[in-house]
Amino acid sequence: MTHTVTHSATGTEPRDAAELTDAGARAAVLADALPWLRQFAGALVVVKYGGNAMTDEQLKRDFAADMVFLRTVGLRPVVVHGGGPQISSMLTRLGMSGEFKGGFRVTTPETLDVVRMVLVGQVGRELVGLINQHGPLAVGMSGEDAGLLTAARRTVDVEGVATDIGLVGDVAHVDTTAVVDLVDAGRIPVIATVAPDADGVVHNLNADTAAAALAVALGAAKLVVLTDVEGLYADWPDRGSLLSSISAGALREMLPSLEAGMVPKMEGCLRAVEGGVAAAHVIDGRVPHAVLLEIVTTRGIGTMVVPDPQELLQ
Ligand SMILES: Nc1ncnc2c1ncn2[C@@H]1O[C@H](COP(=O)(O)OP(=O)(O)O)[C@@H](O)[C@H]1O
Ligand SMILES: CC(=O)N[C@@H](CCC(=O)OP(=O)(O)O)C(=O)O
Repeated sequence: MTHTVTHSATGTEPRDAAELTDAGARAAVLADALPWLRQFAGALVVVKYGGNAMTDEQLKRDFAADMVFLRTVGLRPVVVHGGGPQISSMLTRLGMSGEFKGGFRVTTPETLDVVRMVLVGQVGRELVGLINQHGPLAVGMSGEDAGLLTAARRTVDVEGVATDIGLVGDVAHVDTTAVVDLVDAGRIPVIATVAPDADGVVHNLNADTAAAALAVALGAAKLVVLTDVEGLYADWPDRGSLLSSISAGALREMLPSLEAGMVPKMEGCLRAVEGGVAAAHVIDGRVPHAVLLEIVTTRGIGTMVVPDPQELLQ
């Protein structure tokens, strides 16, 4: 095979055509990003990083770099993290049992201590550390800080019966002041989803639920949810039934038929678009740089939830 030899920008190393093709492809990716970077310049984006998408160390590093990338090119990312699998493994290490009902963890006061320790002290700290390897950008906080989230104890639907599952909350109130202050100062808030109720009793909040409430309260342009599947399947587990987009109305109808983990996730996406967020995306966090693919490329990935047409007209 013959290669056309040319010279690098420094004029020192010879380059061949294959290298130039590669460089061309990279330049094309950058050029492709331009309209999206313009569209989302200054936009606040809530990114929910699920515990199931945190399996691999390199993936976590890539995620952290992506948040720094978004912030560097002028978006305003706010990270809300989960940590369900990490909580479960700590409960196992401590010899404690764990149980989920309707997609939510049954939370006794003893379980809550572990949830809080793992989310705030372990998962949140690790993400803050990874982002801050790029500079002093990330600030970790939980719903307990500066009155960010107020919880209200909730029941969950178990086979049509509203069931109490302990110290599990929904979001009753969001005070965005501290997050807005941080974002305006150029920081990246990294939020763990435990929060006190009106009496100061700390509750465990599902991270999808909390991310959606934050996206609405912050007037986010997008909610992006990273998980461990390609997106929402109409007919799970039929891999041919992946939905690239779904309207709020169609999702509302589908919700009762969804299984466990997908319930809070899709309920959150629905609440977000009903609350004025223009789009909520469920994407595969196992794909390196999934967030960048979604936000700054033409490709877009996963499932996009969009408001009903009449909501757009209001
Ligand atoms: N209709 C569906 N579409 C996609 N995934 C589904 C569906 N129904 C159930 N699932 C399951 O939901 C899981 C995602 O929820 P969950 O495990 O709670 O994720 P995370 O930790 O990211 O919040 C998927 O891995 C899949 O096994
Ligand atoms: C009430 C409830 O279920 N809380 C979740 C909070 C963490 C979470 O949501 O983590 P993922 O996003 O990784 O699933 C839990 O205890 O597992």
